[in-house]
Amino acid sequence: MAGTLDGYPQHVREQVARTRELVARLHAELPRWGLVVWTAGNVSQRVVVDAAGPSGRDLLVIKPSGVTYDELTPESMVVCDLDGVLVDGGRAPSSDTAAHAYVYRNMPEVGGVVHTHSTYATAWAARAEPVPCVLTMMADEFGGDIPIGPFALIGDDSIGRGIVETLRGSRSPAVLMRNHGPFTIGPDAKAAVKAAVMVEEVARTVHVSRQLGEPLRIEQDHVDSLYARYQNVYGQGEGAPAQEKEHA
Ligand SMILES: O=C(CO)[C@@H](O)[C@H](O)COP(=O)(O)O
Repeated sequence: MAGTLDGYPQHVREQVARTRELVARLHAELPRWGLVVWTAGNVSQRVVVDAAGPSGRDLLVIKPSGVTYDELTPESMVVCDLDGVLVDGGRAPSSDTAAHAYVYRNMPEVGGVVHTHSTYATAWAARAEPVPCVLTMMADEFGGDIPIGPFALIGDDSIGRGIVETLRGSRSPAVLMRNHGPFTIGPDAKAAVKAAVMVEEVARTVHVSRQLGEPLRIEQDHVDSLYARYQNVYGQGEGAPAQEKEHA
């Protein structure tokens, strides 16, 4: 199985090379954070082509299917079009490529997608119960409950449709696909990896809390306020206090 980027201009091929490096590196984060066993999870990132390629459509970079994380290199990453068809790379793409591609086709704001089977998040998915927003970290990151998506078979558009139906219009960057596991999205692959780390962390904490009794929900106006602060002020971004001082 081999494809080619020959019809794409130099700047797109350079962008693909950088994305291959990034996506290979981010795959190593999945075992590092304890989110996967064996080969059971994948990361992709969109490559914006802006009509520069033969099809005029964006591409995505994802791992090859069934290859262990310590074997993954930038060169082994595969490039697909947004129908999930292989464009460049010598191996079969991840079995979740169609799901990732569907998300990119239907959510133009999404630049990264991650899937894992991390234990606690997947345990909630197996029970088809949304993780209730009972932690400030959840309000910050997810802006509310972490929703459940429908049951869907692997390999075609079904998972992608379920992700898009559930996350379109939601503040959550994570969906727990019923009986399967978490899929996360972000403006880029790093943000989607972060959401995958966070969803496992809060799924674990809320599960532990449940062993002690019923956790208390955070009131909606507090959820809104926490979400607004974290998304706009937290860290070193635009709204961070140090930067406000600089502009004063
Ligand atoms: O959910 C599944 C299969 O149940 C997949 O996510 C695999 O666990 C990883 O597949 P590849 O990315 O290696 O094809």
